[in-house]
Amino acid sequence: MTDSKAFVEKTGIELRFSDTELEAYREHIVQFIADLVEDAGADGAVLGLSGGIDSTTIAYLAAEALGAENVHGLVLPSSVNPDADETDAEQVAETLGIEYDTIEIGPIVNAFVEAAPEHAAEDRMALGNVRVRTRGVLNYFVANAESRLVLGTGNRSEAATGYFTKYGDQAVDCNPIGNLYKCQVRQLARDLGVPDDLVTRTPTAAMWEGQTDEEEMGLSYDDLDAILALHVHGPLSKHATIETLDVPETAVDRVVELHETSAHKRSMPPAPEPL
Ligand SMILES: Nc1ncnc2c1ncn2[C@@H]1O[C@H](COP(=O)(O)OP(=O)(O)OC[C@H]2O[C@@H]([n+]3cccc(C(=O)O)c3)[C@H](O)[C@@H]2O)[C@@H](O)[C@H]1O
Ligand SMILES: Nc1ncnc2c1ncn2[C@@H]1O[C@H](COP(=O)(O)OP(=O)(O)OP(=O)(O)O)[C@@H](O)[C@H]1O
Ligand SMILES: [Mg+2]
Repeated sequence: MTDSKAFVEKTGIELRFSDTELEAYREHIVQFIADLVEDAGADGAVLGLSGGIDSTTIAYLAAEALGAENVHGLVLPSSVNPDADETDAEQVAETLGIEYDTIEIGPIVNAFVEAAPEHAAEDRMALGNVRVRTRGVLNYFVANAESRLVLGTGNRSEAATGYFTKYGDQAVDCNPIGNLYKCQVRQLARDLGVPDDLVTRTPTAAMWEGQTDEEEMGLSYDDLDAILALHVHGPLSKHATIETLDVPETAVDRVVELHETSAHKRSMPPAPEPL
């Protein structure tokens, strides 16, 4: 892929934030979280803490917006999560001084497997989605009980490709970084002071052992973000996108396919028109 300067020169599209834009976005998102919680009359927020870059960034933003005492983190590991992720998630909460609970979701997931063994045992995607949705149920259990809102951690790259579990990690009350591509989330995280090892960590949905986002999608986030910005959300044709980014045609086709087949995840469930 071309470097970011060449990218801007060729297209006029700026994917990476300038320092001024970064500060503006940071303030804008912090204010968004503060306003949303206040307008809802809620007593703060809850979020799932994975040790990954998205939830870590949201934790930092929420602590800034609401005060650490009004943020409740849930660390929800299962057997397929590396132990290091759990430790990192807890460390994020401790660094920020936010309340957190660590709850093993294995027994809950096992109850689903026992209830429907013919489906869950072999299908790693279906089972992975149960893990993700189980976390959503726990987030809302705590949010209901403590009059809090659930903060989502979805970013623009995931939303555009449907790279999330329907009614799982997307079952939230807001998406503060929902308009940022993954590369922009990394920029914001650095600006917030997130430790470098978390900023550069390989993104994973951790739905099964060894899963990584980039391997599953068949694309690097750098290419994905650029193809989205230029072609799917931007004005460039497929041909111009391939030329500008020096990516294979299959990469552009893949992103377009992911975008089109996931449209149902970005809208309310449809109903027939009234007669
Ligand atoms: N055209 C259509 N109109 C309406 N609904 C449609 C539909 N096609 C499928 N569906 C429904 O959608 C379901 C499939 O969607 P879903 O259940 O989400 O499952 P699916 O999209 O198959 O899998 C979730 C994907 O998101 C990734 N993920 C999940 C969670 C977290 C992260 C992460 O980055 O951390 C990534 C995961 O690795 C996987 O690639 C179908 O079972 C069906 O019920
Ligand atoms: N083990 C976990 N405990 C608590 N929440 C989790 C866990 N795993 C995932 N989640 C929640 O699901 C969200 C979606 O996962 P996703 O992998 O997209 O984000 P991330 O882990 O924060 O960052 P990355 O994409 O870089 O791995 C997380 O941000 C987090 O809120
Ligand atoms: Mg993750």
